[in-house]
Amino acid sequence: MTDPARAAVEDPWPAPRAHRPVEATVTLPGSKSLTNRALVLAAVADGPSVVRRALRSRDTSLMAAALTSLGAHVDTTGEDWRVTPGALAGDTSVDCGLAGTVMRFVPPVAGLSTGTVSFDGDPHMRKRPVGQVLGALRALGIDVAGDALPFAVRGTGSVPGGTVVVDASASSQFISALLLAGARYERGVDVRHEGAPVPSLPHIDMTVAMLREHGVGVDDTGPDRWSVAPGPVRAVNHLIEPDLSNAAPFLALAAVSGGTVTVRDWPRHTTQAGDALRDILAAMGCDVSLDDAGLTVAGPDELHGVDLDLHDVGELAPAVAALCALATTPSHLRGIAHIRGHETDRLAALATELGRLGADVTEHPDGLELRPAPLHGGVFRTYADHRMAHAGVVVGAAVDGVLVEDVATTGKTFPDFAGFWAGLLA
Ligand SMILES: O=C(O)C1=C[C@@H](OP(=O)(O)O)[C@@H](O)[C@H](O)C1
Ligand SMILES: C=C(OP(=O)(O)O)C(=O)O
Repeated sequence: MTDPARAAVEDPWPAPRAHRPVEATVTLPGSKSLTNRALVLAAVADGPSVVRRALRSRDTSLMAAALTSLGAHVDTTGEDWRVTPGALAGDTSVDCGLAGTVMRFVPPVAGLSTGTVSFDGDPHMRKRPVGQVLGALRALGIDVAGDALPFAVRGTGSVPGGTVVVDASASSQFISALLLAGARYERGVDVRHEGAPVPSLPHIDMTVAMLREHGVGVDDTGPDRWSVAPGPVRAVNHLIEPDLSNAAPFLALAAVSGGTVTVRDWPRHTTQAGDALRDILAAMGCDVSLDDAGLTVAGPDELHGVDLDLHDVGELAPAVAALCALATTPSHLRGIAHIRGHETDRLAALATELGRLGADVTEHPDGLELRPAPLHGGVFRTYADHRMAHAGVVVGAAVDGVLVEDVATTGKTFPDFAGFWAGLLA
């Protein structure tokens, strides 16, 4: 599927400079993680529902298309997406693009269908890990051919379910995937993790919280163990919060320009991992406040480096690394070996591309060290990774002559990111 959210922009894109402190209040598009969970739950629910203020981007369009091809109907014409569950028929194909949530969350739903569902995606998607999910689905009684993309799930209309052990040290999405459809399996699902610590735990908490909103019984009291009771998934309307992880470059703009940026509708309580930006930016010297206007970040005179374990919030690493490259003291970002399996090997990509612009970076197996160094212009390559583009534009706001390659790749989770960004710096 071509990318409808891919805006036509100059490539490489001259990242606009912030020549003065940026003062802005922004309304950001909805959360990818919340939208794609809401769509999956709506598709396996016991009646129609509405996903209000759904994110319209490549990842969510691919999810809507996948669920529609399985037999649910997702009407994406308005701002509020209407989902009507239907008989899950199978004998179809699913394009995962580069969306981890589509490649991991849809196969457990396909197991409930009555036909063969073939999965494939972008070239790099064939390298992203999914074997643990597919092995778990086999153990739960589903016929699955393959251990990586392309693979096929052959549904028989019902899934025995039961107990399964997975190693989710490469991605929290392995656990979320098994939980989201698990209530529809005959014996539910009881998932245990065995291996190095699971990354991105807030994302599993988000899955559990949303399942409970749908009336599903989930026991997550034991360490590394999650049990979903069999039963109906109640149809529930969701209102999607703004994507707090995608707020990172906008808040970073305040940090690097010494300006003030407010993100409207920042929730007081949220399951989104991106909420950690409040503490991260405060640790870097920003003034951070949350009130009825939203989350406001005021940049400091001098940005401090940080020593942070980002294991729970790895998706923030690219924007944070860009800030660290511009900081006046050294930084160490740790605990993020798993982001080598994201849209690209993000540790290698960040070390290479920040390094090409003059940053003093050391790549470690599980993180990055950055020391203060004068940066200069040049082409910042993005490897089809929306968050690499975010890192590039943040550096470009502070450094003359940064050209961001394929900035349109941001359409994965943000429609017309470049236009929106340029508007703030005009
Ligand atoms: O479940 C989700 O919505 C996500 C989980 C995380 O994945 P990993 O656990 O693979 O880091 C996160 O990085 C990704 O952007 C979204
Ligand atoms: C890791 C990410 O995406 P995905 O959902 O494709 O895993 C991300 O958005 O940072």
